Amino acid sequence: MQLTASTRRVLIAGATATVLFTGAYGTAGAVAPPSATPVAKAVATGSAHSPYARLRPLAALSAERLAIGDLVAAAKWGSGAPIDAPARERQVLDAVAEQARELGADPVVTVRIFRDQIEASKVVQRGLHRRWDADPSQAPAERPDLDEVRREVNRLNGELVRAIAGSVRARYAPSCGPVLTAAAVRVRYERRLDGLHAVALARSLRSVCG
Ligand SMILES: O=C(O)C(=O)C[C@]1(C(=O)O)C=C[C@@H](O)C=C1
Repeated sequence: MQLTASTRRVLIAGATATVLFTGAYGTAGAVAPPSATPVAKAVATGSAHSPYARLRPLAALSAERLAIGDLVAAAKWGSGAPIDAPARERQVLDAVAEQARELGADPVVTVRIFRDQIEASKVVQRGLHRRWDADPSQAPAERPDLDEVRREVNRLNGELVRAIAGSVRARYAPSCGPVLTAAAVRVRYERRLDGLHAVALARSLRSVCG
């Protein structure tokens, strides 16, 4: 059966979300699918050029971007600033498309991946605002400056664009889904992500595999 690229992406995204939730690939420190499969090889190889080495930065940087989403949520909390900021989204997407062009990378794919990054940040922001509404004692005591936080987001966006540009082969390889999932699970455990951030991480990576 032939699957279209978008169907494949949806299937991979579903698998990533499931594994991130259930930890079906194992636990901290020992995340690997069954050995002797091509995917196990792709995950296990220590080469800096292995698919795992290329895709892992995407998972790690996405988790980092979500952590900054916590700061964005704190900056907006009680300030009246809406979570959805379409003008800022346009700015982000235009900037990453331009950076991708400068690197000789695909701006369309880069923008597609960043749309997911932005949606994932909103998942975190909405989740935290709900949490803080329900229990104000968990709400941040201080409000970070939104412009400063956005400068940090810009810096990270640049790193992500480079990671996207450097992972073309790994993203279009048949092993991309499982390898990316293994990387995301690893990152989840290393960063001790809670359910909200694990869901958001899966959301952020939905379009990574070609
Ligand atoms: O900068 C903001 O206001 C954010 O909420 C961050 C962000 C993003 O992920 O870049 C997410 C949602 C907004 O619609 C715009 C941008």
